[in-house]
Amino acid sequence: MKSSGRWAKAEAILRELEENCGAHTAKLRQVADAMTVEMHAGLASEGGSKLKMLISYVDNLPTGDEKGLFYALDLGGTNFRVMRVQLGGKESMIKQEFEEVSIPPHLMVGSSHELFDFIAAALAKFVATEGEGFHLPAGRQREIGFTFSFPVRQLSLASGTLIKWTKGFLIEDAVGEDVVGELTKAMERVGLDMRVTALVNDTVGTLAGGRYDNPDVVAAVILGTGTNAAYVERAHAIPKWQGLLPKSGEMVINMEWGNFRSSHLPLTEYDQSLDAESLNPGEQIFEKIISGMYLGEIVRRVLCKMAEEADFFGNDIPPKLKIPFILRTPDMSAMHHDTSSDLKVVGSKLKDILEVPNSSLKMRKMIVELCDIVASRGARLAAAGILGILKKLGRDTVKEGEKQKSVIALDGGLFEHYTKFRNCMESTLNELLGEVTETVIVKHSNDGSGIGAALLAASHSQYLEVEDS
Ligand SMILES: Nc1ncnc2c1ncn2[C@@H]1O[C@H](COP(=O)(O)OP(=O)(O)O)[C@@H](O)[C@H]1O
Ligand SMILES: O=P(O)(O)OC[C@H]1O[C@@H](O)[C@H](O)[C@@H](O)[C@@H]1O
Repeated sequence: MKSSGRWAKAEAILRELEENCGAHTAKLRQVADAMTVEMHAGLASEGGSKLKMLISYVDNLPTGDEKGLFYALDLGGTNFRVMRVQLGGKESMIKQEFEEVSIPPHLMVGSSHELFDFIAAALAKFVATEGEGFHLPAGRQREIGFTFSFPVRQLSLASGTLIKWTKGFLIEDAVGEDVVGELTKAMERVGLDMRVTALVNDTVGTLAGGRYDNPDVVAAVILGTGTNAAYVERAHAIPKWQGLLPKSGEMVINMEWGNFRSSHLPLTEYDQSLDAESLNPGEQIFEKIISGMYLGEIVRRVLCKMAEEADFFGNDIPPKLKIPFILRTPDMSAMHHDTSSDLKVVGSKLKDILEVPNSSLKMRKMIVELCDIVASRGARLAAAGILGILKKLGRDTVKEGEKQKSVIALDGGLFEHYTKFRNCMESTLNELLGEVTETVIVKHSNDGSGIGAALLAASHSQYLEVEDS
């Protein structure tokens, strides 16, 4: 009896979660409509919406004719990448080399000085390995496209102040500072004579990189440690824009959609407690129920409740289960994708990570179902967000007889590696778009932000006017 009571309670917790995570089509359409409304509000005035709708100052996406040697730095939520690209214009392939460095966790919560010194040192080391096939005309400074995956209020294409930290970062003395200024000072401290000619968010870099391959790219979405989106807006549709209207008539907007919030979002008690205990309570709610930093943590929190209230792991609660973020999304993904008949991957994850030596097949099946509920909600909400952008652009419908193609460039480790998440997102988008779906293409733009940042650095190089004259 006791055992069956246990199972019934565990089952009830799972059913309640499924109910509260429910994101059926009608709700997704409400979320998409709310996203569109917030996009308008964020473009109308500063602070007009939770969506910051940041002006990127990218009003001309690279043509692909850019030439020369450029560097790109990409500071993301988990990794830091240094890259060099030899652009040869359209007629010759891009040559590129890069190195990826994990960001030491202590630097995410240290000082601005320490973080930027770490970045400058890694860059100096990488520049020192510049070899065959990469060349810079004599007397020129090496130029950098700086991809910075956090909300920045741009003052120009090559400068901007940090609005706030997100994900796992919290470095108080950097908030409000110009991130290009911080990097430039750190480069001077290591004697590195380089110049940042473009500062872009990774979604803007991905959009630029995606457009390089495909002129129909209209938006970019990142599903990585965090999540965000950028898209090409018509300059006259930005009431808060005080500057001269760009002659291109276009402006790339960094939505910072991770901060989206709506009463239509299916939130649970686990989301509330995760948010309350996070580094940024009350912020980035959309991101906290979708992105890679958080999905595994949501699963952990549900398992904690099942352990406490249904003795899911027996009479004692595994001590490891109480450690926040011990269950990472890659581990959740591995369990979710377990195709073995005895779910041995689930068993080994429980043993290796939570030190649960034995688990029944019934337990393992419930855990796979738990992963599916949490991942599906995130995937379906990401699809709703994309629908919201398409609605804002009037591309969620196709006028009679009109040819239209809308490519969405996607990148980020969650999208790239979590197959079931990606498939669920793409099938949901198809379901939401109906017959319009054949005009919308989701394209994986692998490391688009690195190439994109280098291209933007090239198209705003200090040496451009010399060549023109
Ligand atoms: N195998 C995987 N399955 C699911 N998610 C993954 C996997 N590998 C990485 N991720 C997610 O991708 C994130 C890294 O995304 P990435 O775009 O590579 O870096 P960043 O977020 O630093 O830009 C990790 O935080 C993790 O949440
Ligand atoms: O590439 P990452 O680290 O997953 O970042 C994605 C997004 O993460 C969000 O937290 C940031 O506010 C965005 O600026 C960023 O684009």
